[in-house]
Amino acid sequence: MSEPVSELAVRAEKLDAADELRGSRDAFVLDDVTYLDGNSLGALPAVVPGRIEDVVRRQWGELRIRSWEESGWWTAPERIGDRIAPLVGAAPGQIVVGDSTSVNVFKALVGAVRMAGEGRDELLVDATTFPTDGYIAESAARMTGCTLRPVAPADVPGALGDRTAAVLLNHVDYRTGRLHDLPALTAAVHEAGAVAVWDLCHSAGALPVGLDEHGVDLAVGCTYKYLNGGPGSPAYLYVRRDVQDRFDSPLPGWNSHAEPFGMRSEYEAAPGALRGRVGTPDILSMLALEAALEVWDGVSVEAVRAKSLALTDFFLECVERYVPEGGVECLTPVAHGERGSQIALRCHDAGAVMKRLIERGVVGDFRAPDVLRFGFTPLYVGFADVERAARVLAETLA
Ligand SMILES: Cc1ncc(COP(=O)(O)O)c(C=O)c1O
Ligand SMILES: Nc1c(O)cccc1C(=O)C[C@H](N)C(=O)O
Repeated sequence: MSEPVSELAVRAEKLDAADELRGSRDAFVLDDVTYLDGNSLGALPAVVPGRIEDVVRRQWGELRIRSWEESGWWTAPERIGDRIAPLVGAAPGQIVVGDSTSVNVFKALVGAVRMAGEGRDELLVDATTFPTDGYIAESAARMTGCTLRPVAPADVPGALGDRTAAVLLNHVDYRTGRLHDLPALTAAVHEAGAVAVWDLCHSAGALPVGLDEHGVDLAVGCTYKYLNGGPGSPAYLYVRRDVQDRFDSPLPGWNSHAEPFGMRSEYEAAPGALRGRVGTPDILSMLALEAALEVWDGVSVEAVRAKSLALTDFFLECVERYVPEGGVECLTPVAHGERGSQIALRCHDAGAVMKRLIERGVVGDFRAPDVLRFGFTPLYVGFADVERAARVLAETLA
């Protein structure tokens, strides 16, 4: 603790005053807690409770069955998909919202193997992946007769071959916060003639993704982290326009039928991204998400990314100045091009340390065995939060 506390606190105040996104915080329900866990569950946007009240009391309570049409319930998955699209660099008509990320990983992976065609019987999966993706990849491989190979993202180019059907990668590592090189890895996958599937859970809403620009084939992501959709809010599936005709969903429910109300016994897939739908959408969660996405009106992902990097840079600086040497080890890359919107610090007895931090009003989370995670959601986290978090961390470790 070589510097006086106030110097960084004064800088934080100046940075907050100059922050063009500072007004966005008012769009959320927040208290005095320093909330650095938006990479697990985003905070509540203030517009949501009123909207849900209307959906329940008027749309459901009064309009009842008419709401499927009159309140736009039936088309909500594609409408909300189009609202998410610009946040991940996609043109309209390529994203449907629904189901969990886990279920969409399944649809995307089996769909990818079916798309890859004859003679390709190997599936590569990010060896450092969030567990659910790995479990589902293992099952998808078994079901499609593929061999599953876990590979670290950086080693993917060397592992690709003419038998590779598809590759499942995470854009940002959930544990370390490392940002993987989506453009280069997607290009390498395509060079090998395989299908690229990305999990955007930890990047969508935190940084530009550029799905269309980089030619990603299929992508999935959750909406309860940086998109603030609420606990268990529905996930989404992106199917690039020019592969949509070849997307053969392993879960062809009636909602993805070309003529759902024709009640035909033969399945015929709907055109476009709609074929990613399955069954009746979870309307209450879905419309909570739709309301939550209004906080993005007039906000650019580029501005969010710039603030995210400034927040994480400042956090690293505060930690370095406040925490005695050797107290923590940073697992997140320092290079901007390799950093998502979280900082992961390894330390002794991390579970107990995070418990004490939470008791003192600094909420991050603990990931076994020894990682403290701090997520920075630029729409509602400010520089004073960052300074406070690092200061309380230092006091907690002392
Ligand atoms: C990268 C990643 N994929 C998938 C999931 C989980 O998906 P689901 O919403 O199906 O639980 C998470 C977090 O829960 C995640 O971090
Ligand atoms: N989805 C979660 C849940 O239902 C309960 C607790 C945490 C979560 C998470 O989202 C965890 C998160 N994906 C992670 O990166 O660890």
